[in-house]
This record gives sequence, structure tokens and C-alpha cells, in this order.
Amino acid sequence: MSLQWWQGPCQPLDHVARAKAENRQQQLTKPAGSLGRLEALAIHLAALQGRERPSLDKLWIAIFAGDHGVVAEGISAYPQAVTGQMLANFVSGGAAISVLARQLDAALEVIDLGTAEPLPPLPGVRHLQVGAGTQNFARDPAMTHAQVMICLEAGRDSIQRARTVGCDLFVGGEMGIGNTTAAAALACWLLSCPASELAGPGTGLDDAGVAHKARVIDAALALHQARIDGPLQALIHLGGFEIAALTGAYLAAAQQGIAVLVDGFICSVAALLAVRLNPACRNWLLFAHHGAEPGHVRVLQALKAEPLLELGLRLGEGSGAALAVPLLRLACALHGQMATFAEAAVAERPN
Ligand SMILES: Cc1cc2ncn([C@H]3O[C@H](COP(=O)(O)O)[C@@H](O)[C@H]3O)c2cc1C
Ligand SMILES: O=C(O)c1cccnc1
Repeated sequence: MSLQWWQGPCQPLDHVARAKAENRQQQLTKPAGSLGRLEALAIHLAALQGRERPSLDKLWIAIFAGDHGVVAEGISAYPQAVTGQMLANFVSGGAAISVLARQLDAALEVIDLGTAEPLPPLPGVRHLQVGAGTQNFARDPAMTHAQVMICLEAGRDSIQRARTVGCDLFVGGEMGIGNTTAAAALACWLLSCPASELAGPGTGLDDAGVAHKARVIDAALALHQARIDGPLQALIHLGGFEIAALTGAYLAAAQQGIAVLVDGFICSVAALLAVRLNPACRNWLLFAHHGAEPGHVRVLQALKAEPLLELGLRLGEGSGAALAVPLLRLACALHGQMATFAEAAVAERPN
């Protein structure tokens, strides 16, 4: 088979910038290593951005939304219509991510990949209508090959727009009632483990609801298993439009040399898919937080991720990643603005 676009090379890290940043860190007026992981983060960002002093001034947040046919199985605490209603809330400024984007002075774009009930055009939303949501994967493959390709490209297109405005960091977010079920099903396939280990309450299922969700996922895995021969087929059979778009965005970001901050459970599953599709993209992914959804920690472990925050978040929308941006910005500010021992005339050597 011919090579797919996401199999093309990812940008290499800039080892010269990394070495300069490492050298600079050693000269700053503090005991060596005293800023802990913030030091390594600034150095890694230097290697990603190709400059001794990285910065995160220009932040691009893209929210991908899509509905999920598997909602018919009663796997979410909220009705499907919330997906479309939240699209309006994102652009009118009232959603959590809208508030965070304003606070961070970030660009926020909202991409509707397809809701179950078609929406009237919403100013500020890009409507792609890949389909009226996915099919119910308890019965049928979630999407077609053509649909997964359009979604992966929708993610790539967002990265292209981010690049044209000179983005320093990309944050992807998602909205789609039912998507913790799709994400858990994908994670079960990717990690070869039963749904009882990865299914969680999502928007707020009780214990019986979580047990039902796990049974739905296990049955769907059994139904599709024989036809899933890799991560792309897993996405087609078990995925969601927004999960595929996030996967495409992460892959394209690595190919175009844009650092990524990954949000919660659903985004982390998209990141694991991206790494399985093109392992070299892993270097470009930073992980924001370890959330409350039980599958999240397992997916982070598989990615060898060291998330920055642990706040019990279970919202999605890119909110956890947005919350971690100030920490990364401060790591860059310390790295870029602290005085060196020579500049401040402070004794460099310990006794
Ligand atoms: C009002 C509201 C806003 C949200 N923003 C993100 N999610 C989050 O919850 C959904 C996944 O949970 P589940 O799989 O249990 O349906 C996704 O839309 C996710 O982004 C929301 C959910 C609700 C109800
Ligand atoms: O961690 C997440 O991304 C998450 C968890 C629950 C509901 N929505 C998103």
C-alpha cells in the first residue's frame, strides 16, 4: 500500500538549541537542578522550537466536536443534544475552554465534524459535516474509511492554520457526548485489556452505569476484533470523528514542527493512536495532566508520559491543557529572563 501522509517524517529536534539551553540553565543564579522538572521542560521546549530561549506567547486551541452513535446504548449521563449546544457555548464565550482561552490570550477555533441533529450554521464554527455523528459501534463500524481520512485531514488543516499565524504551542480539545466510551474502547484495543479496567464514569455515570458501559465496550471489541488489524482500523471501528481529527492534528504538528500540549483521557488516547501510527511524533507531545477518568493513567503510562498537573479534572475541551499553559510559560520566563551568575556577580560554585 502507498504511504499515507501521516507516515512521512516528523521534524527532528534541534540539538544545537538544546545544548545552548542546557548550558544556559547551568549558568542561572540558582543551585543546579533546583527548579526541578521546569528546567528539563524549558530545555525540551528549546529543542522543539529551535531557539535557546523558547516562548509560548502564541497559543492555538482547536476544539473538535462530533456525535457518537454508541450513545444509543445508554453509556453517557448526558443527552446527545449537549454536543451541539456546547458548540454554540464555545463561540459565545461561556464554556470553560472559552474562559481559559481568553485568560491565556489564545486563538480558539471550533470545528464541528458532525452532530446527530444537523445544526444551523453558527458564526465562528467551521462546519464540516463528515456525517450525522458516528454509527453505533455496538452494531456497526463507527465510520467509513473515507470519513476517517476526512477527520485526520481536518486535524492536519487546523495545524496548517496554526502555523500560518506562527503558533508556539498547539492545544487540541474535544466535545462529543459519548466520547469517553469510544476513547475507552480504543484504549482497550491499543493496550489489550478488558473494559472493566479502563471504562469510567465520564460525565458522571454511577457504578451500575460504568459496569454497563464496560459490557457495551467488551461486546463491541468482540464484534469488531477480527477486522481490526491496526490503529487506523481501530479508529474506523471504535473511534469518533473528533478523536480522529485530534490524531491527525498531533501527527501533523510533529511533521510541521509545532509543540503540542495534550489534554485529558480522550486526547491522550488520540495521542497514543498518533504514536502508534508514527512513533516519531512522540517527541512533540507534552502531557498536561493526569485526570480522574480511570483509563487516563494507563494510557499515560503506555506513552511514558509525565503529566504536569493532577487536579482530578474530568472535563475535556482542552481545559486541562489550557490550565497547564501558565506553568510552561513561567518555565520559559525563568529560563529566558533569570540572570546568570556572571551577570549578577553571584558566586557560581558551591563550597
Ligand atoms: C455540559 C457538558 C460540557 C462538556 N464539555 C466537555 N464534556 C466532556 O464530556 C463528554 C464525554 O463524557 P461522556 O462520555 O460521559 O458523554 C465529552 O463531550 C467531553 O468533552 C462535557 C460534557 C457536558 C455534559
Ligand atoms: O479526561 C477527559 O478528557 C474527560 C473525562 C471525562 C469527560 N470528558 C473528558
